[in-house]
Amino acid sequence: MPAVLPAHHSSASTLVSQADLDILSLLTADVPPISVPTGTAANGARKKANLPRRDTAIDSLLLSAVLAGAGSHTLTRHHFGHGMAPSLTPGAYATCDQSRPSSPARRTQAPPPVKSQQAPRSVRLQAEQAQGANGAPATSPLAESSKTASQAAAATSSSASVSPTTALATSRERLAESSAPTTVSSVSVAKERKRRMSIDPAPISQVLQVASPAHVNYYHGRGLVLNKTAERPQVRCMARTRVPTPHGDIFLHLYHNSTDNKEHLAIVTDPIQLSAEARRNAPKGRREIRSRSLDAVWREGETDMERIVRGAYVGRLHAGEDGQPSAPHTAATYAPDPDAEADILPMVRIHSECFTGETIGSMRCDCGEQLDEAMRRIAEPQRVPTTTTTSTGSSGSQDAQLPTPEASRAPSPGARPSGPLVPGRGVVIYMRQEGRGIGLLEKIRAYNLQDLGHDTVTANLLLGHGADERTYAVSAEILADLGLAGAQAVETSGIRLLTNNPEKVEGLQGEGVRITERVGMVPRDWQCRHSDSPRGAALELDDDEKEYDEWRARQAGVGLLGAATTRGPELEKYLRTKIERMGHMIDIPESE
Ligand SMILES: Nc1nc2c(ncn2[C@@H]2O[C@H](COP(=O)(O)OP(=O)(O)OP(=O)(O)O)[C@@H](O)[C@H]2O)c(=O)[nH]1
Repeated sequence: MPAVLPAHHSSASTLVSQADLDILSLLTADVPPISVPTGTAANGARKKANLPRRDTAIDSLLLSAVLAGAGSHTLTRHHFGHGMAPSLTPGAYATCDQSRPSSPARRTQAPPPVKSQQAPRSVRLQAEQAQGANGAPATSPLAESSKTASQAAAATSSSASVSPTTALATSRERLAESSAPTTVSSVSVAKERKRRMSIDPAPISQVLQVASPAHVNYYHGRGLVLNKTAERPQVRCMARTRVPTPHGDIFLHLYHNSTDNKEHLAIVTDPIQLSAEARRNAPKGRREIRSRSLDAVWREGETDMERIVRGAYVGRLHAGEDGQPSAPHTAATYAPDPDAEADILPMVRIHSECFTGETIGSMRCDCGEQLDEAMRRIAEPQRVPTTTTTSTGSSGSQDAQLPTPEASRAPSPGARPSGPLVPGRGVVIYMRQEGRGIGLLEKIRAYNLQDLGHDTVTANLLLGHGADERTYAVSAEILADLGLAGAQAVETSGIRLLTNNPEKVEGLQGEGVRITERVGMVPRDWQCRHSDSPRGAALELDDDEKEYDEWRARQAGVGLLGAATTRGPELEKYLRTKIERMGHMIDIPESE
């Protein structure tokens, strides 16, 4: 087969080395003649001979081929994420990397290269064969499981009367049997497991399901449409919960609304709700960012358990000693404190959903990074400005103090923050306005137009959409529900909006949100290159600097793929439950 090279690639001969050609010929060589299959199964099917896979001899070469692309854009950070390039950036994306590369300024020597702990494949194959010959048991339960599964498959394939479905079921049963820790039969273990998982305190579950049925959208669900004709959209926080993140614990709020049938989210960073220490460190009189609609009484006679399950509690939940949940039941207060000390204003970002950027790490946009950066900036401790009005208790006409649209295009001059350092607070409103409101399907089609050379705006227009179809009424109502905007705002001094987009500023102002300051967002990659930045003074970063910057970005959790390793006690518990309650086939590490 001829090698496929672009016709215009005139310098191909100078770029392709002998090693590349060797790999190419291995990949394209005819498959060596196959020896005649050794027999037929009882059902008449030809038994597959125990032939080596065509790629077994070259898998290391394939890896080399991937690695040979280092420096070109064909090697992405995701290859590092999968441990495919440990030798290029030692430890950089290795999944167990907890070490912090020293800052280039302090670095004295490069860390040692990461070495594989695994024996070469040929050695492992020999060992496996020897083990098989001795009849010795496989060492890992997984290996044992796969062996038994293949034995089961072999047994079923030799029986002409067994249907494929039965064969699969039998193989699964044997698989389960092989991984059962005791001698109890696999079937009874499976039944016992199922029975245990279905144990649920019936009275509580019945009450909760009636009180807030999860399958019904509050405004759009069956028979529950409320006031759809109202001019302003209505929003209601349906549930809230604490989530640990790389930037500290946040409270995730899920909203229903009367305008669209989407579940928008509010990611609230408010450390005073989580610990007494954070409350002590915060200025006196700081009020919690809480949802009014969630905290309201939803029905006469609602129970503590109902409120706890939907998240309408104050403080932090802990498991009680008797296994029952407990939470402080002090009522949430929204009243302004006349003695409130000067404080920072809540920082807010209105973020639009981007599946590609946030979930699969697309590098067509910086949406994943922006979401992460917004959460980081909101959570980081900040200094209280000393020369602007920051009292949370101040009052006055909102309209009189709205910045003009022109002013909103530039970062507010504000005051140089020189006051005390206080815990950050704020919210990311995560709007399900994928593709700037055109939806994922249309965004994917727009990408194809972009590949033809059109920019993002023209691609939208060619598809018959506006450049940006987002609206901000629902976001404004969510901010109002959280006490950060609207007539009932406790934060009458306004919010600081994290955005570079003037339409967002104007859109929110048009909905009555008071924006006192616009805080710009510089892409992380550009932060390094910015001439004001000490690190960016030299536009060309050397390798050490690049490695250090990449490490910093990963620690911050850039995007999701290729980001820092997820760890923590809650993850441990999650994994354990999968193993212990759901039969996941993975060993808990010995150190545990
Ligand atoms: N139509 C379209 N949408 C895109 C494209 N790339 C990203 N998006 C969407 O653009 C939106 C990103 O918006 P935001 O994160 O709110 O950012 P922004 O409007 O650029 O403004 P900032 O607040 O300054 O970040 C998300 O909904 C993405 O899905 C694209 O190429 N085409």
